[in-house]
Amino acid sequence: MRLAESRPVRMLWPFAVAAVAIVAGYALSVGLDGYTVFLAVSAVTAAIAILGLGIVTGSAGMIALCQLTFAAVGAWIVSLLNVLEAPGGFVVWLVLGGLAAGVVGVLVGLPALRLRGVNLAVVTLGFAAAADVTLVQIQFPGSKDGIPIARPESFSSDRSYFFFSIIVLAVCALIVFFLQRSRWGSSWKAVAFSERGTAAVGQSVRTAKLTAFAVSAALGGVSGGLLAGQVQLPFASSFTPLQSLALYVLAVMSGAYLIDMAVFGGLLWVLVPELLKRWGVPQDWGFVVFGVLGVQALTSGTNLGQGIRNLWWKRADARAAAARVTARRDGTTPLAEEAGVDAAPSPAATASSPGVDLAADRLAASAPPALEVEHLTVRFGALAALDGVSLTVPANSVMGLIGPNGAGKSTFVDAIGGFLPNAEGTVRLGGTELGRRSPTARARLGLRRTFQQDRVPPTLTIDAYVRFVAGRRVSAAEVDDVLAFFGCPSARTRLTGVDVGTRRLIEVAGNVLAAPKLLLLDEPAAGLSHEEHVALGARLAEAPARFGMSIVLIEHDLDLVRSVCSSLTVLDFGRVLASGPQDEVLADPDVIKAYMGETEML
Ligand SMILES: Nc1ncnc2c1ncn2[C@@H]1O[C@H](COP(=O)(O)OP(=O)(O)OP(=O)(O)O)[C@@H](O)[C@H]1O
Repeated sequence: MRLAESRPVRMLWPFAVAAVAIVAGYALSVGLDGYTVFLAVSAVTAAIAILGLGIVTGSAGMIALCQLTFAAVGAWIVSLLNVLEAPGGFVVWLVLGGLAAGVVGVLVGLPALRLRGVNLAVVTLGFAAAADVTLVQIQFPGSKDGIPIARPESFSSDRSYFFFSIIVLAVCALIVFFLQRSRWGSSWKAVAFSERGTAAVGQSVRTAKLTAFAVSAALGGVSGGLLAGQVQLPFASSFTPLQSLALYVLAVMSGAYLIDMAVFGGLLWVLVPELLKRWGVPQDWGFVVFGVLGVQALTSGTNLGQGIRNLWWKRADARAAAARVTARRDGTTPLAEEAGVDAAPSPAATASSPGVDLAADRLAASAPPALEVEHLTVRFGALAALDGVSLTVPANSVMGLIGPNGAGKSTFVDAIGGFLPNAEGTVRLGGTELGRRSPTARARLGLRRTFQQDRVPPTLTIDAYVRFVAGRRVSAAEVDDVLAFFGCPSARTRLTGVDVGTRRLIEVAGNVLAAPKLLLLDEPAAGLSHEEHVALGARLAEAPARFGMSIVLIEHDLDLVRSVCSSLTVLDFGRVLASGPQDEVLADPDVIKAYMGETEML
């Protein structure tokens, strides 16, 4: 392992960067002229607000057009506590301002649980407009009497206040850095890509959205509080909906979920109007410039920060590939490493892995069936997609679920997974009746599923993704073991560069890491080559004993089904045509007739 990838270095480097930024901030606070210092504080406050926007829009993919309203909440609370001469001083007021804005963020985020896209944009913009009107009426506490906000004692001059604002920015950036790498951060990226995919791994979509709104708004509140300390008498004109819109455009254009780009956005926020002023152009034209940059970003489908990173990664990958070729020519690199794929270890080689112990324990117990389904019925209008389906999946087994197109296989997975609330019938997982439990609750009970469509968020690394899906603490060795078992690329790989077929394998690996009681696989081999089909089949056949779980495999490839499944259930027009040991089911004349139409094909 390279030094840069070791845990201490990975933990410490953000603090080192923050320390360097603080030292640079101090040098600038001493060296810059008074006017530039004022502008610099404005850039810092804007950067913190944009950092927050990066979470809600960049990471979690929701349109929020009221970031400066959250800033106004922070400024208002700081002004109020200043007038009340509340204990703790400015730093405490700033934190309280951020917390208050976070609470307001949760309230504004509530509609986001139901609304998406333009509708959510309209709601947040409407909120910004309403807050603007209210603010003009009620004004900031102390503004009518001209009571200036008391800055922190040691940072009362403009220069030292700039230094203080840099410290606040560094702290906010560190918090965002670690949040982005936490389960919350992964949940934001997951929910932006697929809400169903997020719920299916046991992560509440509601929590993911509301935490994104709360953290984003709290950062907005801190930014507003800081601005209040800068101007000392804040006014509503600093927090208009138009400015919120411009800030949103800057966040989208720069790629504000990347911390450096949020800082860059803050600089642009100040630089563009300042340059226009120097060139004798009205500063309001700055909004037009931001608008043009935003349109460019939206039409190109990427943003500045991501574009630069993609270019960098491409060149780094090319350099690494060239180095591997050279090493291979010199005879120093094994083939598997060259391909960037860890070779799957043989079962014998991995016999002492944690998964095997787990399996042995589970096998030893006389476990109830992994899944018992009785009279499961799902209707879409007049169509009964599932009509009284009953089946049992024994513990530690692989059951194949097959049937012609439209037979009801995916509907079965959706219904068992809790995605179809109108489903009737009884479903028991490991003896526990699931009743009306949500998909998230079912996933937490040990029911996992994969999807026919790609639900793997490309913005994560494989490591972050599989840990998120696992939903429990897993060691690096466990992650590497499961990835290697399914022939996936190494944990460090970014998912952006991974093809769809391999992403399906990674989805399977992540769900296996969750140690579920039952895993429903909906055509996991789609997009894989023939060799990969065969390899996946061998691993799935081994998985129950190795990981102590049961699998329901939906697959059209009968060779794969034959090689993996001990039992089969055949669906046709939403009914069970046959169910039992593989040989018996495949020899059933009704199955042959309905499923394939020709005896020879079975
Ligand atoms: N949301 C829906 N609304 C209405 N009809 C639906 C819906 N989802 C599925 N169906 C219908 O239910 C039936 C079963 O569909 P389902 O997708 O479960 O079949 P399947 O066996 O998974 O097919 P395939 O092998 O093509 O994936 C089909 O007739 C389908 O058109």
